[in-house]
Amino acid sequence: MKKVLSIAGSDCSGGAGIQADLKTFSAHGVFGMSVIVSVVAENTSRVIDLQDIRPDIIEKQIDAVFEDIEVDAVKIGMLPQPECMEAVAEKLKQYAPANIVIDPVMYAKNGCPLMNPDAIDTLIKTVIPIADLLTPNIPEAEKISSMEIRNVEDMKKSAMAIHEMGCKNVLVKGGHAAGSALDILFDGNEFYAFDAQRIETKNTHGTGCTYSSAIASNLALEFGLQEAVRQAKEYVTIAIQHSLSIGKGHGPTHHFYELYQNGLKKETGITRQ
Ligand SMILES: Nc1ncnc2c1ncn2[C@@H]1O[C@H](COP(=O)(O)OP(=O)(O)OP(=O)(O)O)[C@@H](O)[C@H]1O
Ligand SMILES: Cc1ncc(COP(=O)(O)O)c(N)n1
Repeated sequence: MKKVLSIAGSDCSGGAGIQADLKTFSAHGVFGMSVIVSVVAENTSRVIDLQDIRPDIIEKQIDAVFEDIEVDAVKIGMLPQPECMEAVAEKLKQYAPANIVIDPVMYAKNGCPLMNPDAIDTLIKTVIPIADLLTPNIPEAEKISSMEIRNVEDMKKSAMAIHEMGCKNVLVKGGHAAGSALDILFDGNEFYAFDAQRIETKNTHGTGCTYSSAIASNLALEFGLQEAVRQAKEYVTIAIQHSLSIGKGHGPTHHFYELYQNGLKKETGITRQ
């Protein structure tokens, strides 16, 4: 079984963060592991508070995984503070795993900050250069590349500027744009578009976490980058299409829709959503 590690924050309401990552890994048939960098008291409507994990404990969690287990891909999500970013980047340089996918999480869906805005320089200098793939949404790409994104041409310009910062590939996600849900991948040479019809729903809590974890799973399963993104886009679109009206705010996506349709339902006879 391929083994994939998530380094991210914990979302106690289960739709985003480590919880979304582990569900996504499981839906892809890879073995999921987690290094928690922050415990976030959040739900579908708001972030109440958070407690960051001490950098030395983050380092020891990473040591615990890598000294024992071969890791086929790493997904990195929320990194709240510069110290946390430095700890993660140093350890990943030490262990040098393949397939590092980084979702540079800055805000929760409801607008609450999950990254200290003063940490942007450390993100750029320390974290971005270790990424095989960076997956910013439009507001994140704007902050990182210090430019406004108004159209697809701007998404491409921003992707090029971010690529210059040292990551191997950049996927600028269009979830926050108007029109279709168009994402642009830049590999340093070519642009590739991944498009899907926009689904009218407010239940998009954890879409970014789910997408980046699906890409990391597909890379661990040895798909090439474009195919890994193509399949992940399909997966996240189906997860949003069948998203769950759980909670009072932005509900979660359905990580197991296809599995429940094709697998569990047949074996157990239980009809699920
Ligand atoms: N309403 C929607 N319909 C279809 N696809 C969507 C929708 N919203 C987002 N997506 C897609 O979901 C994936 C995640 O993108 P998004 O821009 O939402 O990430 P994110 O902003 O990091 O997530 P979040 O806003 O939850 O932090 C992308 O492929 C995006 O195009
Ligand atoms: C712990 C944690 N990590 C990340 C996100 C952002 O979620 P997303 O961008 O996928 O909606 C979140 N709300 N909570």
